[in-house]
Amino acid sequence: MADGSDKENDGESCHRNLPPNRDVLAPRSDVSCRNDKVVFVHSQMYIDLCNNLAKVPGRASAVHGLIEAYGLTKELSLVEPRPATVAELTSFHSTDYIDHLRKASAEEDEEKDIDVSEEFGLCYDCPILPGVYEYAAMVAGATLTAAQCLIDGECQVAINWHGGWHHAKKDEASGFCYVNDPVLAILRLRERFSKVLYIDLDLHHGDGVEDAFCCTSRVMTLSLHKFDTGFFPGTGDIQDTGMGRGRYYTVNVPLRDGIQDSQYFSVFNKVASQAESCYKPEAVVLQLGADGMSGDPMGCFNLTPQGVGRCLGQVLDWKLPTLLLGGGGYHVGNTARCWTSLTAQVLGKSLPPDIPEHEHFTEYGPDYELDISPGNRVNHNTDEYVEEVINTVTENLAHVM
Ligand SMILES: O=C(CCc1ccccc1NC(=O)c1cccc(C(F)(F)F)c1)NO
Ligand SMILES: [Zn+2]
Repeated sequence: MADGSDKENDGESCHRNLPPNRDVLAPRSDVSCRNDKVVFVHSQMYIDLCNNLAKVPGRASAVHGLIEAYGLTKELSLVEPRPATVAELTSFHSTDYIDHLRKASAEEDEEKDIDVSEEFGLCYDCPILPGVYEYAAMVAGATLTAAQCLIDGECQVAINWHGGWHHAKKDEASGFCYVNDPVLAILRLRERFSKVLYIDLDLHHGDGVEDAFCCTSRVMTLSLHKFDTGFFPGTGDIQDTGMGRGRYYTVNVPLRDGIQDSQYFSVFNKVASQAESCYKPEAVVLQLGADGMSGDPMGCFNLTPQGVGRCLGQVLDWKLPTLLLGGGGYHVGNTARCWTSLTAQVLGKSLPPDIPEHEHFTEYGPDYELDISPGNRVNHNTDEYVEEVINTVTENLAHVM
């Protein structure tokens, strides 16, 4: 959990300097978008940065390459990202951590020594690689650029597939996440919207985002994830429902290996519709990490883009300002398949089943098809288990007015 809120703060957030709540501004209806543009944050420099530093080298250009090969970029409103400023980064992260990240990142260039200081979580899973600060600042800036377009009513949906780094803590890198761009976006959205719903569909629990907002009712976090002994990050059990003013505004849906589209959507549909109807958010941030896809080297869930697409469709039907972010996803081709399918869905476009010829075509062998066939891993989510999870979440959400 971020450090205790400052005295005059009414416990609304666990952050320093969260701007005052501006409910007095016009009600959310006036933020209805001026047109149905879909903002897509993109630049070649951004792709190059993400390609070299993300934990899956080359994934960024494969994702963009497939979206472009299907002709979707000309339907999108491309917006160039700019790096987040230190002030923006420290709206959540500690100054010490950001200073350390900046210095260590630069140092690495000159001294070529490997910085294994455990301090700030900068070691094994989150090594200090040359340029890591510039990468993290650009990813955060891209997500903030998308959030700003929603605030300005430029669009109703804004997309940054190279964001979604949900594990980073206020003063600690974690799970290869250096800066928590979803948290920064939610803080920015909170300057305009009084209630923000964060939904995390990555295979892993969105612990960094949950921690940041666990004691405020102004942000509800809903995470569906694998929860099992020894599985990273180890948090996100069903009884973790938030604290203080935030009690019941943290929703965790712990799942077991092998879940497939129909059961996953059935859980999502019930929990998300209850969350939306009792919380009545004014904006949504949706993290769509693709490491739950069948065929991912994580090898846990049996999802396909169709299953996650039904969850996305339910969120889009709420017609709220919605920010879409990426996250995990370690099978490059399947991650590109997933996020391309979801981008087309947002645009209302259907795509031909065969992967178009393009630079990364070979990633899609041997079938060269857009669809991912559901795996046949044993499903450990019995109907009884799922029913019990839904009932517990329903009881908890009954406390949310
Ligand atoms: O995906 C994550 C983080 C996964 C993670 C947590 C803690 C330490 C390392 C990682 N990253 C991986 O496990 C990882 C990174 C790159 C590629 C792979 C692969 F083996 F699945 F391909 C796995 N969060 O949504
Ligand atoms: Zn993940």
